Parts: sequence; structure tokens; C-alpha cells
Amino acid sequence: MTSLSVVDTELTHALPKIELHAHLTGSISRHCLHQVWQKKKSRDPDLALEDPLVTIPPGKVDFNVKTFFPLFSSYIYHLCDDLQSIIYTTESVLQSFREDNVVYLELRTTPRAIPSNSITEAQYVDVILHCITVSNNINECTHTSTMQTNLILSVDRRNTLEEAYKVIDLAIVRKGKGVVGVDLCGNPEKGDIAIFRPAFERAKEAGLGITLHFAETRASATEDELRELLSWRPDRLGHVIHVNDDLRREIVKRNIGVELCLSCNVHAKLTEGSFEDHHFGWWKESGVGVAICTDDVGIFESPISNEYQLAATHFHLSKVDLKKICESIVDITFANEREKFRLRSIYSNVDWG
Ligand SMILES: CNc1ncnc2c1ncn2[C@@H]1O[C@H](COP(=O)(O)O)[C@@H](O)[C@H]1O
Repeated sequence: MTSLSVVDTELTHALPKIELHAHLTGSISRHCLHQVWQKKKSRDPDLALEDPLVTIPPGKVDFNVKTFFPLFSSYIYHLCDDLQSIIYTTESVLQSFREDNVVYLELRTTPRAIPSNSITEAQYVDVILHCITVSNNINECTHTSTMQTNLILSVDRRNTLEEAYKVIDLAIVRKGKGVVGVDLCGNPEKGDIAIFRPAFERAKEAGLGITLHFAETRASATEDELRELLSWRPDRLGHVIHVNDDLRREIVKRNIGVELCLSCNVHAKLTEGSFEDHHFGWWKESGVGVAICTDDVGIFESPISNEYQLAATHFHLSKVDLKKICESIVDITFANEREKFRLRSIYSNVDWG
């Protein structure tokens, strides 16, 4: 039995945790990116890419909407552009979550073709699924850790409808084989999301879980956009920042789970004020499932145990509050009933004091 006394960093580390909103590429640590860079540089001294420790200096977390998204499209995607680096970084991400006592992870990624290395979107997804399968099986063999991972495929707001259909179809074919849902992500200041409605309808009909980035910035929080997104019947919403009272009530009425990312929101100034002003305080009382998530631990450098610590400190969470939160997260996972049963058993074995 995991015994928990006071809510401190030891507790938030030891606590079995569920992570539902983690972008794969954004979860790669700078150290791991540096290792990939070193390997490439030793093979090709003319490599034009700068050392990740220079491009993304350790300790720098004050990225904003303008500086954050190009990190991926202009830099990290060029570094992680072959199967070797994709496998290496995915394994490293899985290991970091496992070491932080995550027991269930829904990792998400945007399928990416890499023509320079003859990699298709399907191959990209399958190599990540392979890493996940190996990771899930290691746990079963050794019984030393219990983390199980499923995959969510992301549509980027900059995609065309045709590209979105491609993502949804990749997910449908792999449903029951490690893919449990689809997501809409990307730069909230780009794209007309209404074009994706038929693609997400197809995902819904196929029984995939649907999670959507929702109201991250004022630009992506117009009444039209938010009503449109809600019409897709999402199961969960990410960030949920610039949401008026009417829409909050609507989300609660429909019992849609929310994925909240404190450090990302505060450091990127998506929310106003500091941690104690975060809308986590409102949602934790709302009655819907509230998942505490990292978003991009590689960029914001705050592991999920630290996110729990921040929530506990700034919202004065007791162990009873933590228990309620953890149990509510099980219900909003896209896991099957067997996995939900396993997660509930894990929490029933925690000594909440
Ligand atoms: C600030 N929070 C966020 N809001 C919206 N989209 C985000 C995000 N953080 C990450 N991504 C999306 O995830 C991609 C990187 O991981 P993958 O290559 O998919 O694994 C980014 O390119 C962006 O589209």
C-alpha cells in the first residue's frame, strides 16, 4: 500500500498519477534532444542545426504563442527526423513519465511524414506504437512499474480537411491497437477549425475518444469557435481558459472532462496572473473530471509530480481533495473498462491517511 502523509514533493512524486495531456515532441527533455544532436553531429560535422541547449536554454520557460510553435516546426522536427531519433526520444519520454510514477499515460502526437527519410505518417505512428507496446510489456514482465500507455493522434489547426481525414483514418485503423482517441491542437492563432467538423464526426462515429484544445487564447475563444467545437461532442477539453460563464455551465451540464496545464498556462502567459489565479480553482469545484497535466514537460520543465505540487500549494489541496481529483481522472480516460478497473484498484490501495 502506498502510504501518503502530508502533501509535499515526496507525496506528489510517490502518488500514482494519470497523465492525459502530453504532446510527445513537447515532452522530450532538452538533455535528450542534446543527446540526439550530439549523435548526429558526430556522424555529420557539417550538421547545420544548433545545439538544443543553445536554442532552448535550460531554465528558459517563458515561451509565448509567437515563440513556442516555431520551436517545433523550425527546429525540433528537423532534429528528430529519422526513425532512430524518433525511437530514442519516445523511449526517453516514456521512461521519464514512468520514473515520475505515472501509472497511466495518454500520449498524443501529430502524425508526421518525413519525405527526406522516406517516412510516411503511418510509419511514424507505427514506430511510436511499437515503442509503447514494448514499454507496456516491460511493465508486465518485471512488475516493477505499472505504467500503461495509449496513444492519441492530433490534427493540427493548420491542416487541410484532407490531412485531417488522414489523421482520423490512421487512428480508426489502429483503434484497439493502442490508439484511443483524436485531438485538435496547434497554434491557436491559426486556421479555421470549422472545416474539420466532418473529420471529427467520422472519429466520433468510429467510437474514438475526442479531446480538443479549447479557448487557449482570446483569438481561439470566439463564441462561434467554441460553439462549433462543442457541436463535435468532445469527451474532453484541453486548457479551457477564456470561457465565459454560460459555456462553463454548458461544459459542466454535459459532464465534459477538462485537462488543465498550470505551468504551461502561467509561463506562456495564456492565463493572467500567477498560479493562484489559474482557473484550476474554479474547475476543481465544478463536478467534472479535472486532469492535472504537463502539456509539454520538455519545454516548460515541470514534471507532472511538480504540477500536482503546484496545484496542492496554490489551491490548498488536502489529501482528501487529491483523492477526489485522482479518482475523477480515471473516469475521463479513454482507457477500456479493464484498465479503468486497474486504475481504481491502484487508488483504492493508496493510504490516503
Ligand atoms: C501551448 N500548448 C499547446 N497548444 C496547442 N498545441 C500544442 C501545444 N503544445 C504542443 N502542441 C502541439 O504539439 C506539437 C508537438 O508535439 P507532436 O509533434 O504533436 O508530438 C506542436 O507542434 C503543436 O502543434
